[in-house]
Amino acid sequence: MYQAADMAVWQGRVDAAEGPLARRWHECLQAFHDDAPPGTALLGFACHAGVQRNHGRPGAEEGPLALRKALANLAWHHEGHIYDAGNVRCVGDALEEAQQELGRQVTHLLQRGHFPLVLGGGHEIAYGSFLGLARHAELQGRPPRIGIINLDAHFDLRAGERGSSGTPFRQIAEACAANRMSFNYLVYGISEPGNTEALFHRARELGVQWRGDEECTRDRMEDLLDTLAFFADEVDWLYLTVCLDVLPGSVAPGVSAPAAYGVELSVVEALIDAAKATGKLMLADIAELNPAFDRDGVTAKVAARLAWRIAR
Ligand SMILES: N=CN[C@@H](CCC(=O)O)C(=O)O
Ligand SMILES: [Mn+2]
Ligand SMILES: [Mn+2]
Repeated sequence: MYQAADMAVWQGRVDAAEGPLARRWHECLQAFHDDAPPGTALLGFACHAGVQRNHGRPGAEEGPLALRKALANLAWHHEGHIYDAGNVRCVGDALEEAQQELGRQVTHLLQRGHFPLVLGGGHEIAYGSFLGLARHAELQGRPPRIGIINLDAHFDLRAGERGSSGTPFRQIAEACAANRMSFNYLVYGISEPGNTEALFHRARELGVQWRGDEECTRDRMEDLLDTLAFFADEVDWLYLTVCLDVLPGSVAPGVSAPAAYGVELSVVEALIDAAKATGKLMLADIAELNPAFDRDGVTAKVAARLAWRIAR
């Protein structure tokens, strides 16, 4: 179900005496409308049905609201327009409908020249986001090669008849095969104890590229960035998806499955910057923020910092 933006959420400190350079996000955010000039469009995906189906800890449906509240007071250092394009809300267990609706909304934003930044929501967000980008590609009449960069402790390539937060990239791989599109998937932060041998097998079968959490360190940054550059060279468009459990559980406790090890924030930010610098980034989302398990709002703050960085 789609809900228009609630602009009352965008409140915060006003440094009026400092002039226009002292503006914060809540002062720059506009409600999205169809004639809005191209900009970054925030779209919430208020859903944890996929997390529940995946036997995780529910609460991520409150993620978009917590993320907006954490973003509201951040300093505005950006150029261009920023919009709140509302929420797609999952009703009960109607995950497939919510993912289809998310896809429709993402396509709508892309068709009008915007950069959609989708705020989750469980990682089931990825299937809906990708559907929206793939449909946009189809409407362009020139199916481009799409590369997916996932920052995540997990492959999310699980099998099973019903979709969940553990299956989105397997579902995307199947959708690509059905539409004669190549499946280009690169994951940074894979935890070996957090993924079964079956998932490593599936990743190999599908030609997935990955780097483990122990490899995603500052002293290996050159390799990490080279890998990203080679990957980006082979595709036309990039879709960046950030699962907050890629970060150490001490940095991001407010998720369904906090990481025992995790990738440090500076490495995550460097990868985001590199994805942006390719000039091919069409779409991004931030998944798994679960305010019910957050501590003092720190995970929301980290998620907001990443959204702040991705926005352009
Ligand atoms: N989106 C999260 N997916 C993970 C969750 C792992 C866990 O709950 O421990 C997965 O299915 O592998
Ligand atoms: Mn994960
Ligand atoms: Mn994930």
